[in-house]
Amino acid sequence: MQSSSTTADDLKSALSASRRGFVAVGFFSLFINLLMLTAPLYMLQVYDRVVSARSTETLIFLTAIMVFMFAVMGSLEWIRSRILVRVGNQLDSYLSRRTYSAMFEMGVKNATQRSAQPLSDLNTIRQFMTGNGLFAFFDAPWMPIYIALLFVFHAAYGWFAIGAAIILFTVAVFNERSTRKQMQEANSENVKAQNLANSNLRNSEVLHAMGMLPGIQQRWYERHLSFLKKQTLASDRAGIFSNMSKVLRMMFQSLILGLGAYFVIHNEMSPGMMIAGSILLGRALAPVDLLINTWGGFNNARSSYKRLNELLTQIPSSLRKMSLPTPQGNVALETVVVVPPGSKTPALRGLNLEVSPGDHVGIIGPSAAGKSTLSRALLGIWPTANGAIRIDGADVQHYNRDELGPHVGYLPQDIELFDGSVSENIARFGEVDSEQVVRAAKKAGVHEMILQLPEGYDTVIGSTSGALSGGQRQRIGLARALYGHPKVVVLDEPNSNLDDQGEQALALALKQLHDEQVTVFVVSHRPVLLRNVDKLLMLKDGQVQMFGPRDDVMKQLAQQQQAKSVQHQGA
Ligand SMILES: Nc1ncnc2c1ncn2[C@@H]1O[C@H](COP(=O)(O)OP(=O)(O)OP(=O)(O)O)[C@@H](O)[C@H]1O
Repeated sequence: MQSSSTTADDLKSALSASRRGFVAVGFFSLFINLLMLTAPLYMLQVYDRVVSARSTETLIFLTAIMVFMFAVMGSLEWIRSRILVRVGNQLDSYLSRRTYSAMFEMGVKNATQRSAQPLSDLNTIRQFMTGNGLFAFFDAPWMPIYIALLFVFHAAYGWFAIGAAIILFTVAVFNERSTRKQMQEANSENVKAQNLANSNLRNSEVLHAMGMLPGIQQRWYERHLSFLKKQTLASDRAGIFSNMSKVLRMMFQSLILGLGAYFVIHNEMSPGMMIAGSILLGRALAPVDLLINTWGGFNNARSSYKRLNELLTQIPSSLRKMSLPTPQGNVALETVVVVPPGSKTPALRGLNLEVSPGDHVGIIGPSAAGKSTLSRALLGIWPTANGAIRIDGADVQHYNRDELGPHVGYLPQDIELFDGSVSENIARFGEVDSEQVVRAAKKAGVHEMILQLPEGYDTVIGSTSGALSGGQRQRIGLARALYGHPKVVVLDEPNSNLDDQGEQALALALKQLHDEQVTVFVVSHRPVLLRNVDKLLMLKDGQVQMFGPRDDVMKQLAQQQQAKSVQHQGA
């Protein structure tokens, strides 16, 4: 679990923590750019000294120096790339776990925002930072130095370079202006299309069974087409500018050569300077060219940065709370109002009740009464909009999740098992304590069934399907809920997939929990599970309709039923 402090600007802080790496890259860029002068200087010397003096020794000497310089430059470039890759890894180590937990929390808070996009956004940022595109930003500051050198050759050369740079910068600015919006829109359409495809994949069996694929595919395809259209538009425009910049750069290099030739004819410049000037101009303009060509990547990284920043700002990393003592299982609801994430209407409206340690509470009520909402709220999965849910007097939101986790058990309606072995799933992906795993499995009445699996407790199961039936998954989910020594257990329709035998096993598990003084909330309508509960809570429209000892509530329900049937007969 992360324990870093709460800052809205985690992304910025992580980038500034990588500052040292960037400074090192800048330092290496300095020498690399100095060494870039090797080629023009070599040409200058070869043309002006070697050729005119016809000296082979000088040629060999100069060539040896030149080869050495290029070897040094190659090594420096290699080191610079390695540093950048490490800066990227450092950024990843600062942010990947933070991003993972923020993405996770966002998924819990808002089911419509469940997506692994933040991780790919972090990847995009890291890749851009370690890619060639970034060198444009490091090499650009050298442009004035190259131009200054051209002024040394001839003032006209200098002015020509300034003119060429201004023209190329103008192209770069036009490129940015005309592609930015389209690229951002294309990027966001692509994210939407991918999220849609992912969510469809999760429900592939339903789609297949009812032949829903064409309709659903069409929906995805429309999104995809919209992305493609916007990307095509942006790429077309970017293509114009990147080609224009490439052609202009080559043309400027030839033009400056022509200009040099003119000065050579009029004895204002040496032939060496003419050639070296052309190369220098190429070097000076290269970063602008690179900038235009990598602008797409820069834009993607910028969109990813914006999205990730939004997520990290919305979900600040939580400060570690003070550790609270192990709960004993007293649960109190104080005027609890819960609004499901993404909804505006409360699903629980002012619930007040208290449950003593070891009490078993059966939760009943019609559909949409708020039973599952209460299950989620009891464990602090969904926050209360008003009031509080207290476990042993402390607001459930005030516990550190990793500290409360081992003391609670939860079996949701949609049983979610994860990729891993049966024992890892039961042990909640912590350290597998075989004794405890077997104990939980036996308690859930699933030990024998697990032994029948091909690899027993080591059988690998998948998150969505795999070697298990619905009932088996539910019973393993129950074993997971009972793993360790939970003090509060919430079971939301734990028998929905169970046969008679499974139900009996569950009833037995509940009896054991009763003996162990574990507080249990069980959502169910099945008499076999409600037979031994201490209290019954009847919910309707998000409110308590009845709450009290099981027999009293049952009696009231029977009376109501009787009154209704009398009314019916009278009508
Ligand atoms: N994820 C959600 N987003 C928005 N509203 C929700 C969400 N989950 C539940 N609700 C709303 O909250 C209310 C209570 O739903 P809940 O699932 O708690 O009922 P329930 O009693 O468990 O129903 P059932 O027996 O059918 O499972 C419903 O009106 C439902 O529309």
